[in-house]
Amino acid sequence: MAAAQIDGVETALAEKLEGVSLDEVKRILYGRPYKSLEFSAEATKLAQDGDFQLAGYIVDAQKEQTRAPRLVRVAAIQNRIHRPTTDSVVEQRDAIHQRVAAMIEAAAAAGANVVGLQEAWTMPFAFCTRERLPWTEFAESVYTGPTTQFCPNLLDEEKDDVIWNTAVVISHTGRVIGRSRKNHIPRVGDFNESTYYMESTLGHPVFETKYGRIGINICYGRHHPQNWMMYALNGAEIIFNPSATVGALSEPLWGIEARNAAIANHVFTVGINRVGTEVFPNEFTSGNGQPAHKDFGHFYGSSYIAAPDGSRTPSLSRVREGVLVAELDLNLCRQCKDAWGFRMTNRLDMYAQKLTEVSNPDYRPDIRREQ
Ligand SMILES: NC(=O)NCCC(=O)O
Repeated sequence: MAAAQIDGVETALAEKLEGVSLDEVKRILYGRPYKSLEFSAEATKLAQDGDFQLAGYIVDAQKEQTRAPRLVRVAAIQNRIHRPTTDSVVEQRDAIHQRVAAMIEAAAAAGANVVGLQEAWTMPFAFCTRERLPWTEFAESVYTGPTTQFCPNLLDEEKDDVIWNTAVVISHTGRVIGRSRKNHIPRVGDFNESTYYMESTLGHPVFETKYGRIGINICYGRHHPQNWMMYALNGAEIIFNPSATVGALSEPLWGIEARNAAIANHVFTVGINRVGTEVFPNEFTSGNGQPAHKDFGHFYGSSYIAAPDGSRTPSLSRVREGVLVAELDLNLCRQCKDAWGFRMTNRLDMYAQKLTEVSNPDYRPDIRREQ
């Protein structure tokens, strides 16, 4: 039987602490406190009727003399699957489309300008099974598939029948601006994704939108600091990290990696993880000597947004679906760049030369020993 899940760190802290102690613990863990966003009655009702969490924060910046604030409302949506994995592919996908449509509507009613969804959000995360069918049938064309007709981020089946893990960026005009693919494919635990799709050939594209420049670092790419860095060097101001990851593997890392990337690269980062436990029809093993099983473990949600000054929002729930909305002042990116200067001091030329040497298979690590 699956272990009981707590709702989250914030809920647990609020149950045990109060007053100044609670405020101080939150400040130490999350940085400066944010004001809450006031939601319209419509947004609140949509969340209540739909039984999903709606949380919102204001991440402001210092007022400047020559530049107006660049305010943008970003939403992160975490969802679970809505039909058993034994239902047909179309039934499963349609049920998620319907659910996420209601959540996007709530985000829009909360004033969101940009909405980000989780990795492979239209399907169960079936890559643990190593089975081809029916799971590969969830792959769709970026430009003509049923999900792009509906909205972004899916598996992308392209010419030559190569499958990629793709996020699609759709502008406020409703047109596809472009796509970004997963650069780093996991080979850890039950994440047998290399069985299903290939490493990106697109590099680190950044998308100029009406609401800021956006990059997408898909899931396992968050463990690679240079992946975040390349999106930032290409001009991203907000980097989304659509993910699917489980508690036993990565939960202690989750709050650190996207947040550190925000600090190191003077950008906002948006970590989005699916929620719930997904059970598959056939047993699979994890290659670790443990008994065969039918579920992947608990996807712990906990989506959050981190700011370049190191502060971050509280997480969404570990167990409920939710919409997180944050009003960001993008001027904070420039302010942190000016204050900390990581871009000025990062010595890229030195690392470029060294990385070229290290990427040679004959490279020998530069370790000095006592003679
Ligand atoms: N979806 C995915 O890449 N998961 C890998 C596990 C992790 O990075 O936490």
